[in-house]
Amino acid sequence: MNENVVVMKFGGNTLANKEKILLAVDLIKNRIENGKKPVIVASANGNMTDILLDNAYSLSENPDKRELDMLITTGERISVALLSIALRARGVNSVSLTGSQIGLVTTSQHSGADILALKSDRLFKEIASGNVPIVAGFQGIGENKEITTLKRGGSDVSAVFLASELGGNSVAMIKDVTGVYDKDPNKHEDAQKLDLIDFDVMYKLALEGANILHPDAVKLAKEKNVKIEIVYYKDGKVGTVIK
Ligand SMILES: Nc1ncnc2c1ncn2[C@@H]1O[C@H](COP(=O)(O)OP(=O)(O)O)[C@@H](O)[C@H]1O
Ligand SMILES: N[C@@H](CC(=O)OP(=O)(O)O)C(=O)O
Repeated sequence: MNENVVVMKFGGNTLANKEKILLAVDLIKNRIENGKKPVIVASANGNMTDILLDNAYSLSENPDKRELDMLITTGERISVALLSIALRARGVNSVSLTGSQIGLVTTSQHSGADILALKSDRLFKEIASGNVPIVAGFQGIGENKEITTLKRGGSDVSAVFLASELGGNSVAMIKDVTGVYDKDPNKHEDAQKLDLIDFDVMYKLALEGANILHPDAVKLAKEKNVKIEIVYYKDGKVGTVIK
């Protein structure tokens, strides 16, 4: 446990092109300059996961689940490698890592696995040696040593789990919206931003379709008492705190 560790999760919409990756670099550098030790969880760029799934279903009506997980975990792998390349070019020591490399052990179920444990000290070693770990969200390694994925949108769950294991007890969810609103602000002009909400209210909103956070991530955050901050990707401002 390290109080200075801060888990920052970048969603797919916040890493979708070069400009957005460079904004992510700025937010990460800013945390380091403030004495924090960021641990990054990244999702696949834009709708990459859907594109990969479409490719698979164009070849088979019923693709093998193991092969599907092998395929769709590559989306996150691209994101973490590109982000780490961008960081290293700007003077930040970073290392991209897959779910299996950090020992994120899950149930053996493909496409919908549950996280069981973080069974390796790789992340702690990287942090101690001064590297910013850039971890592929949404994926792990099953108890049977096969690559697994969580439910769709599961990078939020990866991030909350890592925050509870690594310390700091808070997670910054970097999003393409300025906070949680009472309804989707991209669909309703009169949506009102909520500055502070409790886990139960957020869980209900998420279940009702507010896809800004995965309901399982909110549930896990409540169980582990991990505070969630919704941070706008352009300016790094905290728009909503969930605790
Ligand atoms: N109540 C809400 N408050 C804020 N955003 C919402 C809400 N309901 C739906 N959204 C949508 O959630 C999106 C962010 O979630 P998502 O794209 O899944 O994030 P990420 O890819 O970062 O995990 C926003 O672009 C917004 O349109
Ligand atoms: N890329 C995965 C996992 C994920 O969590 O994505 P996002 O953080 O963009 O919701 C998906 O599309 O399901």
